[in-house]
This record gives sequence, C-alpha cells and structure tokens, in this order.
Amino acid sequence: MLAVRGVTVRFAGLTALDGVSFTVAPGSVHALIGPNGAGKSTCFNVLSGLCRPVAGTVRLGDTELTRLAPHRIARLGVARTFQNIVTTEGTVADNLMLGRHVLTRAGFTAAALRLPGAVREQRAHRARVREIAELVGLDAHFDTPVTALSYGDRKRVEFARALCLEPDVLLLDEPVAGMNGAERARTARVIGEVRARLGLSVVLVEHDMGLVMRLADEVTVLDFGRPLAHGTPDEVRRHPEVLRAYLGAPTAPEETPVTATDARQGDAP
Ligand SMILES: Nc1ncnc2c1ncn2[C@@H]1O[C@H](COP(=O)(O)OP(=O)(O)OP(=O)(O)O)[C@@H](O)[C@H]1O
Repeated sequence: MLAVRGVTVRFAGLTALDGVSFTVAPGSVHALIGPNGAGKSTCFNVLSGLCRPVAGTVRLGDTELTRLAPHRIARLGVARTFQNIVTTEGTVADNLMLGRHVLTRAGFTAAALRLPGAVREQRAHRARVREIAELVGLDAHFDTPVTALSYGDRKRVEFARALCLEPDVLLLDEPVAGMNGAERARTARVIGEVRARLGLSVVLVEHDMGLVMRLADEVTVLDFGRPLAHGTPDEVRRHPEVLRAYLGAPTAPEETPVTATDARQGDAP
C-alpha cells in the first residue's frame, strides 16, 4: 500500500500542494486528476523523490520514502514515466536494459571484463527485458533504433523501461498525451493487461478522462494543490465541487458559462 499523508510543497510563495492525502491499494489503479497547475506533476515528483515536501509523509508499506533519493525509491519498487519522452538513442533493447540498471549486481569492471557471472546476469536481464517488450507489444521492434519508432511506440518504450525495474508501484505521467485515438486505445489496453498480469499498483496522471474513467479504481481530484474530491470514477464524475473546478462556478442563466478551457486548460471528467 502506498500512503500519502498531508503532503505540502511550496515553491517560493506558491503552495503547489497543500495537505494532500490519498492511499493507493495494492494492485489498484489510482488516478490523480485536476486542471492544469493543480499539482499533479508535483505530487509525482514527491512520490519519486525529485521534490521534497515541507510537510507530510509518503510510505510504501512500512517504509518511509519521503526524504529518500530517487534511486533509492526506485530500488524500493517505485518506477515512473515522464510527461515528455526521455528515451536515449540506441535500440529498444538498449533502452529497456537501462531500466534494469538498479537491479544489476555485477559491477562495472566485471561487466567490462565480461566475467562469467556478469555475462550470465546480463543474459538473464536481456531475457526478462524481451518478455517485457512482448507484454507491451514492442517485441517486433526489439532491435530497432528508438528514433525510428512512431511517437506512440516511443511512449511505450518509456513505459516498458519503467516496468523493467520490476516495480510494485508504477507512476504514469500522462501516458497517452499526444497520441492519436488508435494509439491511446492500444496503450489503455496495455496498461490494463500489465496491471492484471503483474499485479502492480498504478498511479496515473492523465487529462484523457475517457482513459481515467476506464482504467481507474479510485480517483483523487486536486485543485490549486488541494484535495478536492476522492472516490470511484462514477462518484467523482458527479461530484459538484469537481464539476465546479472543471466547468466553472454555477452561473445565472443570462451569464456565459466559464469553461475549463477558458479558465485553465483541462478536459472535463
Ligand atoms: N519548480 C517549480 N518552481 C516553481 N513553481 C513550480 C515548480 N513546479 C511547479 N510549479 C508550480 O506549481 C503548481 C503546480 O504545478 P504542477 O506542474 O504540479 O501542476 P499539474 O497539475 O501537473 O499541471 P499540468 O496538468 O499542466 O501538468 C503550478 O502553479 C506550477 O506553476
């Protein structure tokens, strides 16, 4: 279980997160939604150790993650993807092997000298990486340079690389942003399959409300860094405060409704 309790983050005078709490049940998909600037990425940065809160805690089971360095959090089983693609040059296999780095025991020298133990370990990692590529539908591209892939496939390489860490919790920051309809549907299917087959928990930040409503077990809504609502997708969709945050304050009949796109960009749930 991932437990976020009273997390507060300030940037100079701005409170980006203000007492945010939620719990991600093991094996569940938990979505974090909210208009632009609501604090979703900041929350991911806290969960992955890139940002230190001034108050509050994050716990994975009995382990407190709050002030650990990102690589230690990754080693404890929390992997993430980023909004923007961060693949390197090289093949899909090369990129996925980078995801195995924290799990690799052999040191640099043993690997460089190709000592038998190191070679055996590399072979085992490569076999597992191939399985993960198959799981996300990248097996046909295993030895293809990432730069030759479509945008959707490159986003999936990022996703697969996070899976290569064998995480218990996967943080997906806008996994379908910029994808066309077919790519979105495919990625949604892959996320559902991965969650079912690997039994991991997923925390999802996404503006595509169709995807959120389809995949999430629970949804936490943030607005101006504050938790606004929490519940199942259906409960959240009908929550008056959520409708207000996305669609603007209730208006008199003669007034023009303020839309989320007018005020702050974001797709209504
Ligand atoms: N490093 C930073 N320094 C100063 N302010 C920041 C920093 N990072 C985020 N902010 C501010 O904190 C607030 C929350 O930003 P954040 O990126 O977490 O929102 P978000 O919900 O992820 O938005 P989006 O949907 O646009 O990605 C915003 O007002 C943003 O400008």
